[in-house]
Amino acid sequence: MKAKIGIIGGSGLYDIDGLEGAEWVSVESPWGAPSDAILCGTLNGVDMAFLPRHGRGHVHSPSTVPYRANIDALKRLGVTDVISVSACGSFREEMAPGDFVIVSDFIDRTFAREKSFFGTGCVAHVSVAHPVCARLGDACEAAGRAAGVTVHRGGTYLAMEGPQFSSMAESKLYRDVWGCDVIGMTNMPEAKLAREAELCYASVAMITDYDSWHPDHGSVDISDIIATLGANSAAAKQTVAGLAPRLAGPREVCPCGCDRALEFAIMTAPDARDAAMLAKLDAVAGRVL
Ligand SMILES: CSC[C@H]1O[C@H](OP(=O)(O)O)[C@H](O)[C@@H]1O
Ligand SMILES: Nc1ncnc2[nH]cnc12
Repeated sequence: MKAKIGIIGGSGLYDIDGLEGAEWVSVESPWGAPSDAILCGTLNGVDMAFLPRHGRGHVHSPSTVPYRANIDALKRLGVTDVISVSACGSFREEMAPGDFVIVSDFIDRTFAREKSFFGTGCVAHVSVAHPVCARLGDACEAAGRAAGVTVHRGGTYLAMEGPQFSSMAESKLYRDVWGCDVIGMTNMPEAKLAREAELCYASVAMITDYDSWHPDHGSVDISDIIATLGANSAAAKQTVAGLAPRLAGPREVCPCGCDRALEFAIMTAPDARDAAMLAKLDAVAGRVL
């Protein structure tokens, strides 16, 4: 199988450079409209599909990003590997603004979002014990370092609902008690949905601030975030470009098992499944239905 790389660009990343045959493609999904059209093309012979998570012009808030439609649309386009590039706050002194963290785990504190493709009529339970793909993480780490960025391999990302930033008490709780490393508002339920859709998923967290815990940095401030995002944008685009050669070549079965997540996950008996639900699941779960 050939790889097709899907990039979900977060705050400050609304397109990517250098795609050959670049074209914005509108994809229809039974899960609603995706955040935007998807920029498709090739980079070093590798098929790429770029989706701005908040839409061009930053239309969708973290709570209203159509996460299910986005993952479904990428799968419908034939994407095999999804890489998120996101802005985040840091809970660690050594993870400084401008650095990238290759996320290794999540704590999901979001509560106002649809979190599954499955439900009444077709129930499934996938494992997210290891929510990111180490194979994709390797490629992100190497591409980030080659772009000259300080890259930290591994870190727990606290996904909060937002859109307001955390209070100082919350910031200290996540840092001191829960041991989180970075905080953002969007990687959940995105990572869970990618797993349900049997897509490999990795997250490059671009640090923009120290949230609100750091005694020397005061409270997180959106104008500082925007300035850091602007300064990081070239490195982010270079990192994305560096993924193509690292993920080129035949796409083997994923050693982490991401692409077989649904193998034994569906609980609803075949004769009890809802036909309308199955129709919606054609792209996400067609392999096992
Ligand atoms: C612009 S600051 C807050 C906003 O930025 C991050 O978005 P994304 O993850 O899509 O880069 C963060 O999660 C918040 O949604
Ligand atoms: N401190 C922070 N909290 C939540 N999301 C963020 N995105 C960027 N910085 C953030």
